Order: sequence, then C-alpha cells, then structure tokens
Amino acid sequence: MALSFRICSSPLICRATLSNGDNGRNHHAIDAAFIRRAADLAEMSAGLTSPHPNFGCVIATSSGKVAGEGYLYAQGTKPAEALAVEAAGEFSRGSTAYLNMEPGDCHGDHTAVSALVQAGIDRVVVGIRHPLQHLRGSAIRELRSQGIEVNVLGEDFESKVLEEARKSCLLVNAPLIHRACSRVPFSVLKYAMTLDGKIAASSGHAAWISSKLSRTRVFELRGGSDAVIVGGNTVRQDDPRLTARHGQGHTPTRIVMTQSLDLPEKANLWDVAEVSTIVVTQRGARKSFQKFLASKGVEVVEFDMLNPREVMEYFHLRGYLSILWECGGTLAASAISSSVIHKVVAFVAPKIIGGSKAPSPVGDLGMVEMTQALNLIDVCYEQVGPDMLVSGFLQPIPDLLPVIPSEDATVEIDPSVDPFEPSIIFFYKTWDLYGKNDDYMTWSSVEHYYQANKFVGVENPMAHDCVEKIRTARSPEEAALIGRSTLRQKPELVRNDWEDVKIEVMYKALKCKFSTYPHLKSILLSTVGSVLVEASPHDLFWGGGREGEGLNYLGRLLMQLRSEYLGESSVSAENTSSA
Ligand SMILES: NC(=O)C1=CN([C@@H]2O[C@H](COP(=O)(O)OP(=O)(O)OC[C@H]3O[C@@H](n4cnc5c(N)ncnc54)[C@H](OP(=O)(O)O)[C@@H]3O)[C@@H](O)[C@H]2O)C=CC1
Ligand SMILES: Nc1c(N[C@@H]2O[C@H](COP(=O)(O)O)[C@@H](O)[C@H]2O)[nH]c(=O)[nH]c1=O
Repeated sequence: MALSFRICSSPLICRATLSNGDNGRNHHAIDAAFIRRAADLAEMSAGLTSPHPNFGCVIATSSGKVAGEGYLYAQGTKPAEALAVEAAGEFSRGSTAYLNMEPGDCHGDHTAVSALVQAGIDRVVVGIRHPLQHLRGSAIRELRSQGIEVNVLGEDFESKVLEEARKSCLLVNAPLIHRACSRVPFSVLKYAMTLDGKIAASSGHAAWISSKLSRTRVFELRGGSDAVIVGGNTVRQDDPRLTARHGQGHTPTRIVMTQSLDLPEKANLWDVAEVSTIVVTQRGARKSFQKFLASKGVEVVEFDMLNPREVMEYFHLRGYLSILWECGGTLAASAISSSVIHKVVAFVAPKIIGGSKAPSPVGDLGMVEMTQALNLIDVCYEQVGPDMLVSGFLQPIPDLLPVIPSEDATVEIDPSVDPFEPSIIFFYKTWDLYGKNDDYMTWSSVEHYYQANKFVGVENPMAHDCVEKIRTARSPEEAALIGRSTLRQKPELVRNDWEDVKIEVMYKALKCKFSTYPHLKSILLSTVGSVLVEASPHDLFWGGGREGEGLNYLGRLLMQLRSEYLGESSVSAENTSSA
C-alpha cells in the first residue's frame, strides 16, 4: 500500500492502480497521450521562443475530452496555459491541464500559474520540470500550495508509456536543456548525400542531391534554429543563401567559419538586408577584407584560436540556443571531433554519382577500426518524397531527474555557475536571473515602445505603417526585427533626432516598466551595491561588449533608476520619522 501511495499521489490514478492494473495502465496511456500532444503543440513555435522554452498546454475534461489547447507563440507573448484555459472556457473547471514543461514563473510573473488556478483546474500533469535551476520547482510549489494536485512524470508515477511521453518533452526543449547543462548551444549537423555517400560530385557541384520536398524540410530546420553555419569552402563552392524560405519561423543568423578569410567579394551571404551574417575568422586574417565585409554590414569576429568549440562557446555567451551546421565534410569532422555536435540529420537520396574524390559528409576523424565508429542514439527513419531522412543523437539529452530539489528546498542560484565577480551583476537574456521582463501596459513591451519610437512623428505614411506594425508585432523579437530592418533598409523613415533622443526614450520606457510592476522594482532594488552590466557581447552601445569595451547604457540607465527609487524611499522614510 505504501509503495502505491508514494508512486501515485493522484487519488484518481491511485484508486485505479490499486483496484485494477489495466485501469492504471489506461490512465497512464491517457496521461501519456495528452502530454505528447502538449509537446507537439510546444514544437509548433520551435525557434520562435528562443531563448525561452517551447511550452504547450492541453486542458482535458474528466471524461478525457480536449477542452482547450494553447502554445507559447514567441518570447514575451501570452503563456500556453492562459491560451488553453481561455479556449476551454467553463470546461476548465475540474479539468486536468497537461504541460510539456513546468511554467517558467519568471521574476514574479505568475501569469501561467494564475491562469490555471483562476480557471479552476483540479490537476496538473507536468512532463518535465523547468531545466533552469533558478526557475525550477517554483511553479509546481505554487500550484500545490493553491490546492491543485500536480503530478510530474518520472517522479509521481512511472511506466514505459509515460517515459516515452517524457522523452518527447525532453526532445522538444533539447536546446534549452543543453544550455542549462553545458556551455555550448545545441548543434545539429545536417547534410544531403547520395546513396553512395557523396555530398557533391568530384567537381564540387552539389545542386541538388536531395528532392525539393527534402529541401523544404531543411527550410523548416533553419526556421527552428538560431543560426546556420558553413565553412569557407562551402561559400566559395555553393554561394549559398542559407535562408528559411518556407514562410514560417524566424530567420536564423548565417555564420561563416573561415581561417583564411579568402572569400569572394560577391556572395549572397553579404546581402544582409533581410538576414544578418557573421563571419568568424582567425585574428589578423585579411584586414582589408574585414573592412570590406564591415562596409557591407557583415559582422566579423576574430578568434585567437579558431575552432568549433571556441566558436560555439562564444555563441553560447551571445545567447544562441541552437545551431544548424550545413557545412561540408572538412568542418563537420572538426566539429564532431570537438564534441560540439549533438544530433545528426541526414537526407539520403536514391542517386549514385561515384567519384573517388567526390566529398563525403564527414572528413577524417582519425578512426581506423569499425569498433571506433560513433553510434547514433534514438535513431529515426522517415521517408521524405523519394529520399530517406535518417536522424539520431551523437550525445544523449542530459537527464534532468537526478538534480530535482525536494519540494521544500529553497532554490538558490549557485554562484559557481557563472564565475563573475559578485559585485558585478551581468544580465542579458530573459532567462538570466536579472534578465528583462518586457511586460508593459500600453505597449506590449519596452522593445515595442523603443523600436516604434524610431519612426514616431515622421511625416510619411510608410513611417506610420511601420509604427503600427511594430505596435501590433506578436513578440518583442518581431518588434525588434521590424524596427532594425526598417532602419537599415529605409533610413529616410527614421526621425532626425533619433540619435539624440534614444537614451531618453529607453529611460522613459524603463521607468514606466519598473513603476508599473512592483516585483520588477524590488528585483532592481535588490541589486543595490552591484554594478549592472548588460552582458551583450555585440551591442557596444546598450551592452558591455565582449571584453568590457561596450558603453553599457542599459546598465547605466538601470543604475540611475535604482538610485532614483532609493532616493524616493529614503525621502519617504525621513518624512515618516519626522511626522
Ligand atoms: N550536400 C550537402 O549537404 C552539402 C554539400 N556541400 C559541398 O561540400 C563541398 C565543400 O566541402 P568542404 O570543403 O568540406 O567545406 P566546409 O564547409 O567544411 O568548409 C571547409 C572550410 O571551413 C573553414 N574552417 C574554419 N575553421 C575550420 C576548422 N577548425 N576545421 C575545418 N575547417 C575550418 C576553412 O575555410 P577557409 O579555407 O576559408 O579558411 C575550411 O577550408 C562543396 O562541394 C559543397 O557543395 C557543402 C555543404 C553541404
Ligand atoms: N546540396 C544540397 C544542400 N546543400 C546545402 O545547402 C546550401 C544551399 O542553401 P541555399 O542557397 O539556401 O539553397 C549549401 O551551401 C549546402 O550547405 N542541402 C540540401 O538539403 N540538399 C542538397 O542537395
């Protein structure tokens, strides 16, 4: 009896398990099916929510019917849980909510938890706990403290079918889970090869090996990644565009890795009107070409040691969660040897090209015996048009289970995680403890307000349209994309005094945000005594830069606001004591 009670904290499932094994299995199968559906929903916005997780939610009635569904569309938009209970309406009362992942209950923002509580949800089933330590467990504790029964797969009950459902939750947020456990982004090596294992003819010609349908799948893969990376030789041979052209998802940054910087002056990747390109190279390589790239708007980053690990650690610091490697075999071998590739996706076309010198997907790995071969894990096979898509993992997704804190454990940030000086607080992305939380009254976020202000007051209907587009953008990222690309493509729409007023605009937006949300103000005040630095390695105006060379205006404005709030509170304290 005691064992059954420990495994099943749900009275419903408990009774079923105790009285009838088949019923218990049925309940597990039902829970597993809904959790898988929540994971599928979460997958629908892959790439768009980065650097946040992908969340999906299903509300199911006690008779097992779906009453409502939702998924987080993008960073800063309505939580999946709120959308699902809205869709379910009155049916939410007494229902079960299935979540692929514990909500991120970020910086006192309880929207997801409140939505479930207010809707009268009886039970919540969670696929996996939040992987980031400072967010982990708090939403689950809050839901339980509100009297809602919460079951976490793998903790409250286990079975093969539930384990598979849990795996689908791990898969959908693999990039974030890797980020939580390692210092490199989640990397996928993708290639298309002929049946005889070639990725191009011996001439280097490769267009096309895989079918149109397969290439559309590649656009989807790109749309779900933060960046696509190729080696210098692929740029010279293919002149690729590396854009996501299926019309959905976001547009990943293009990265070129080149030691020599011996690249053509005319290349599709140097057109950065729609999508940005970053070239990473050896320090000191072809300075004049670096200047040429900069004049085209291409960012060049120099490395003392240009190798896949250093480059991935750099992009991890820049906040990238997932990278798609679309390079040839030379760079692929180097990346695999450096252990930065987590997953392989191979399109195999039923074609034979032959050629003993034709390139293959992975160059020399220094292996001499078949026993040394790397075996993929969790291999999947899928037919895509005439091609076969084979995918699998080179490294397993880290298991989150062993590090789950007890229910009552106080969740603290481990200072060893980021070896920064304690008197300096670096913040950057929203998942950092001190990251921004861009909820904001009239405008959806500070980002919406700031970007729109670039075009406010300009007597041109296109500027008005742009302000409106930014105002109604579905996420802060989309607002930033519209604002930045319009500034680059149509500088005539930008107000004349923008450079003079932009700090004031940001200050006003921040002041409004911190005054509107007391929990954000108290986080800001809790940093007293610390220097605040926006840890953006590339934004040298608002951020601190890679080596402290940035002006850090965002950090400065926050410290100014903090002083003002402190001043206000000491004046009111004086008034109280003198009264
Ligand atoms: N079918 C498919 O899926 C694909 C086919 N291809 C084909 O493959 C061929 C190109 O293959 P490949 O030459 O292997 O191209 P890569 O994309 O692997 O480029 C190799 C280049 O990467 C740069 N590089 C920078 N750092 C490193 C490092 N640490 N290790 C290795 N390389 C590094 C160097 O550039 P630099 O010389 O500038 O210093 C090197 O020459 C082309 O014919 C192309 O069409 C390419 C991609 C996918
Ligand atoms: N040849 C080949 C691929 N090649 C990859 O796609 C790049 C070209 O992308 P784009 O210019 O955006 O169309 C190219 O440089 C290489 O990385 N991919 C595939 O799915 N199937 C193929 O047959």
